[in-house]
Amino acid sequence: MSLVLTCLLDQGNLSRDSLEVLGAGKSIAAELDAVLAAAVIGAETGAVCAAAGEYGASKIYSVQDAALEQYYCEGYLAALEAVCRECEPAVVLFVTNAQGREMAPRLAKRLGKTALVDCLSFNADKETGRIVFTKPVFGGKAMAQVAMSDAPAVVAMRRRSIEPAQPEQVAAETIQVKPSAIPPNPFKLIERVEEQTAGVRLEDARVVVSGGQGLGGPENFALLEELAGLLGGAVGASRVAVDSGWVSSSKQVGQTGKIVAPDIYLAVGISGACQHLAGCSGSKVIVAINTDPEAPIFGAARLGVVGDYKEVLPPLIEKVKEMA
Ligand SMILES: Cc1cc2nc3c(=O)[nH]c(=O)nc-3n(C[C@H](O)[C@H](O)[C@H](O)COP(=O)(O)OP(=O)(O)OC[C@H]3O[C@@H](n4cnc5c(N)ncnc54)[C@H](O)[C@@H]3O)c2cc1C
Repeated sequence: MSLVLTCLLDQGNLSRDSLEVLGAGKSIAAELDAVLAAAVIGAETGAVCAAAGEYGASKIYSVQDAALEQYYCEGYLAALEAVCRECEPAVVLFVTNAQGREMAPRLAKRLGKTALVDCLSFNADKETGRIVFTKPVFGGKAMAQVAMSDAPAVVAMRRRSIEPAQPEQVAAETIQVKPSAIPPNPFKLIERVEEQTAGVRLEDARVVVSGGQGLGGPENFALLEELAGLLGGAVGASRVAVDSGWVSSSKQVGQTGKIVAPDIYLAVGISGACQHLAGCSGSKVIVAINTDPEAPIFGAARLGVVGDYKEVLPPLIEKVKEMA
């Protein structure tokens, strides 16, 4: 029976990213009648192995070594390569976070395969065993559908584009894998600094309210903050708004900013340049407010209002308050 290997790179607790990898792996394994497996790497893997079993992984490949206490690419790659050679998976899954971006192509190269990163969805065909992945290309202007003919398909799914796995305890078997050599960690972790954000993080938000040059100034982001707060969401921005010094660069969405995939992405006074769409085209629904009916953002939006945001947002905020 074929095997779908999810790569869980956490120490201690399963992160939301790992739950999404497991969620994707579970759907693919169900479609293909395959075994859902997990690779767990660290100095002490017991807790993550147990958690993987509680979320549906029935085969857990653990690589435990003191050198692997902190993530570093070369060491984790050696561990994952050993797991792949041991279990010969049909699919290896990551999430497109910093580690997934770093590891997926390198792992594929070591296995003599190709990696596919930033996929938004997939379609598995039980009959043929073929999985077709959908991913944005040309800066989000088009979607490509790609089927990998060679096993394993090494794939990274875009963060927040996949529903996280729900708890489902299965009888899990844990297999200890010993790589022939793990290169030493050349890095020393001196300090870990968590980004301080009031409210929901942009990357985690189910609703993102983003503003662009059309807002006309930093003071007008207050309306976006208010709406985002009411909806339990976060505020994002175009690069022009960031470059103008209106908001911090941590809010930038796009090719050179953050990639988000919320349920609702509200683009206010944003033209919809391909570099901006590259960061939000994975959103489930894009809503645009723009005075220019020809603005490219309307080509990407499911819902659009042609109008001045100063007239559109206040009544929208009042309506949301009424419904709260
Ligand atoms: C290499 C490279 C990387 C880049 N990376 C990024 C990136 O990561 N993210 C990013 O965003 N951009 C990026 N850009 C810049 C990108 O090309 C655009 O210049 C930028 O996205 C435009 O920002 P904007 O939509 O806010 O401004 P504009 O294009 O100026 O659009 C403003 C919009 O506001 C509308 N408007 C005006 N007044 C109102 C009003 N009162 N009410 C409603 N609407 C109004 C206008 O009709 C217009 O459509 C990059 C560019 C390059 C070359």
